[in-house]
Amino acid sequence: MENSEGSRTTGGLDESVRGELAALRDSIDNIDAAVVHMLAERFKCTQRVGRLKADHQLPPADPAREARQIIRLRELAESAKLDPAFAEKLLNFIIAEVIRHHETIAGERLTGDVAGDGAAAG
Ligand SMILES: C=C(O[C@@H]1C=C(C(=O)O)C=C[C@H]1O)C(=O)O
Repeated sequence: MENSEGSRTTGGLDESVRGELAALRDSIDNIDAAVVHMLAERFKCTQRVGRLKADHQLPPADPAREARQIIRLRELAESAKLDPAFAEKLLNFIIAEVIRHHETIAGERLTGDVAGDGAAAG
């Protein structure tokens, strides 16, 4: 089918618009995959930090380190034209989850109960 300007349409959408939308969504899917992989690597590192802290009786959270990270990330966001408030919220969201993991690891050290490590309880 053709619209009034002679462009091909499918389901009321120009083929060119449909094509551009599909290409943009392909890129979005690739970016989302990269974000998932990067987060998985970050959590691998933070789990190791959590075990190190538990082994050496260090507290799960380090507010001074977090404050430095927020300053740095806000600057990076600004230069990348990303909303710094959004970058800060995202970092705080991730860090809160990391601290929860660290608290769990520290608790496991105290009780000797290692949840989710695949070890059989006995
Ligand atoms: C990973 C750490 O533990 C916590 C989590 C942080 C993070 O996810 O970046 C930063 C500081 C800590 O509150 C750390 O101390 O480096």
